[in-house]
Amino acid sequence: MNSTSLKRKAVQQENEQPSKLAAIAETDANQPLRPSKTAVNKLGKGPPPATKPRAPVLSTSTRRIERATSAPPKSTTAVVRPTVTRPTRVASASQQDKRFQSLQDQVSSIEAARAADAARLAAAMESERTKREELEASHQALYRQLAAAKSHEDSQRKELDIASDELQQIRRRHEREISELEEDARRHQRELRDVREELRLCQGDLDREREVTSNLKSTVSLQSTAQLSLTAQISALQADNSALQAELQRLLGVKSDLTLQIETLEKEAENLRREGREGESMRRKLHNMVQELKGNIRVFCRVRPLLPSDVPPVDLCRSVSSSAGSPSSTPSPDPEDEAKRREECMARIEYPDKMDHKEIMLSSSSESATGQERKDEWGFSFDRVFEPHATQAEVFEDISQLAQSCTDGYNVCVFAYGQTGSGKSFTMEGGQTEINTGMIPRAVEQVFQVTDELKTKGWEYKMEGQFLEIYNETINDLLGKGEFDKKKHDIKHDAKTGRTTVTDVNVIPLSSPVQVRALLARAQSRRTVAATLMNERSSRSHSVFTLRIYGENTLTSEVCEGSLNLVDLAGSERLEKSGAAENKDRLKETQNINRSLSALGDVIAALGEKGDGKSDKHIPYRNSKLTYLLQNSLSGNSKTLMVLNLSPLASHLNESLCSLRFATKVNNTTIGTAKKQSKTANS
Ligand SMILES: Nc1ncnc2c1ncn2[C@@H]1O[C@H](COP(=O)(O)OP(=O)(O)OP(=O)(O)O)[C@@H](O)[C@H]1O
Repeated sequence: MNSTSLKRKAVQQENEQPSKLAAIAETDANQPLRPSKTAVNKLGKGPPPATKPRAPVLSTSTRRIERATSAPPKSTTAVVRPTVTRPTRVASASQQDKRFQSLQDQVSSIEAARAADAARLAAAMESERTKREELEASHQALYRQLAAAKSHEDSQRKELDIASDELQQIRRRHEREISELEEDARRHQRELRDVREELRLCQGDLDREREVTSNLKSTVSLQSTAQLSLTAQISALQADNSALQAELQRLLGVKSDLTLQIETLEKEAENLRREGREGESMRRKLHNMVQELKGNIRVFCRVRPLLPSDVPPVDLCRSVSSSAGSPSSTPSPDPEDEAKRREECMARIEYPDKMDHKEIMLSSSSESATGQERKDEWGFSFDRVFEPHATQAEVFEDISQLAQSCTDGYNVCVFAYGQTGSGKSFTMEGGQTEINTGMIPRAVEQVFQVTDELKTKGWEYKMEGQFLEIYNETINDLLGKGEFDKKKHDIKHDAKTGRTTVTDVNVIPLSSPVQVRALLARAQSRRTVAATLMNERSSRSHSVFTLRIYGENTLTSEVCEGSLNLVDLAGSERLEKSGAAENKDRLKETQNINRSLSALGDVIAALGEKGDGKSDKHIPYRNSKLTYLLQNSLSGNSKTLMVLNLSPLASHLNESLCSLRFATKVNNTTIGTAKKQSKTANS
């Protein structure tokens, strides 16, 4: 029960107490004076009423009689009452008197009892009143005690609350402390577990260490034995060491000598490098001197390999052999037969000079009119002869020296001469693969490479290119637009600068070999190509690629200007061989080609005569567009290389001999000394 309910009960008791007492008082005052059981019971604990009959067990009538005899009736009412008794019962008047007497006795006893009860009641009421007063007094005292107890209880409750709060706080603190302690305990347990684990591991380690130690001990004992022998060895080695120390000292002395030598050698190497640089310029001078001594017109001869298309098909051979009597059968790819057929196709060409590769020998055998076998031999000598297996790179190796000359300020002219299908275009422009790259792209690449290298020596170069074609004595710009150039182009020579220009042609500044390759491909597709019997893709025009180089040395103020002309001449075959006689256009083409080629021969011959001392000799440059265009590159001031291309076929032997004779004529010509076109910028 809480404090509030306790309070409430106290107040209730307080209020109820006086009302109960009042009720008792009220009840007593209004109580009829009857000898009732209830009244006695309500008064409480007094003794049982004396008036109540507590007679021995008798019949009712007996008791009534006893009372009626002991005392007369006190009231008249009671006396009157027998007179009203019905007449039927008069017969027994004595009985009735007795009965009346008993009744009177009873009434008197009742009244006596009532009087005794009233006296007792008054006494009881008095005592009750006294008791009530006492109770009230005690109630008041109790009430005061209760109030005091209540205030005491309140203060105690407050104290209890405070104590309870404190207790709560203490409990919480204790709970916290307990949880902390528990946590500590858990941590300690964990630590303990860890320590135990560590201990276990340490124990394991210790066991192992013990084992190792015991092993080591046994090893040590073994080592001790070994040590003894090692000690002996050490003393031997120490002896060696002291010998080596002495050797080291000696070597250190040698080293310092060598260091001195190295320094001297480095100085010498530096001197050599300087001399190398000087040697480079000397080499260039000597290179040009060699070129000059070789003569400024040189001839290379190159024989192309036999092509599969050169060998007649098997059927043709079979038909030839079947005409000789053998039955026709399906062709068999017999390698021996193939080799034989190839040999039959080939002209007899030999290369006697295995050292310098300068000679070529052609031969043929025929039957004379008298039936004797006649063997003809023709030997020729050139600056270099390339056999069929020679690669493009090998051919270029010798040409590269010339290509380099143009960066030194020379006019260089390389032209490929030969009959149709002899390999001129292949030599100059090249085939499809990288390995077959021709002279023109290789020369251009080299020029770019050399100009790049010369940058370190102060040279800066500008390059430009043009690509022309001379077809039927008309100039066509291969770098122009459209299928065929309709413009009329004139060739102009500047006597002062020695520069040749062609009007209205595209001169493209060149910046990289890649760009030049793209230009060449463009030009190639525009070349006039027509079919002849000699070559299914026969070039019927001369093509001239010109690379001009302008160089300036920023360190020495030297300037130079050179040009590289790479000419792919049209086929040199005769009319009847080319099959052009039946075709008017082809005829005209062939005539023009031959005219220009013989004009080239005439120019070279005239230059040769001039070189031989006939200084007033007229050089017929104007006889063809080709010679006129190449005037400055063929004159005595320039370096010229003719690459004679030969077909290996026996059927082309006569054409080959014609070409070889023409080339020999050129080779025997001396056309003066090449001149470098260089000067200082100010001059
Ligand atoms: N050295 C070589 N190695 C391999 N194939 C070659 C070689 N020389 C020429 N050929 C091949 O021979 C064929 C004819 O060569 P090319 O077209 O160069 O002759 P050409 O003399 O230029 O003829 P044209 O005067 O008609 O232009 C080509 O298929 C070419 O690839």
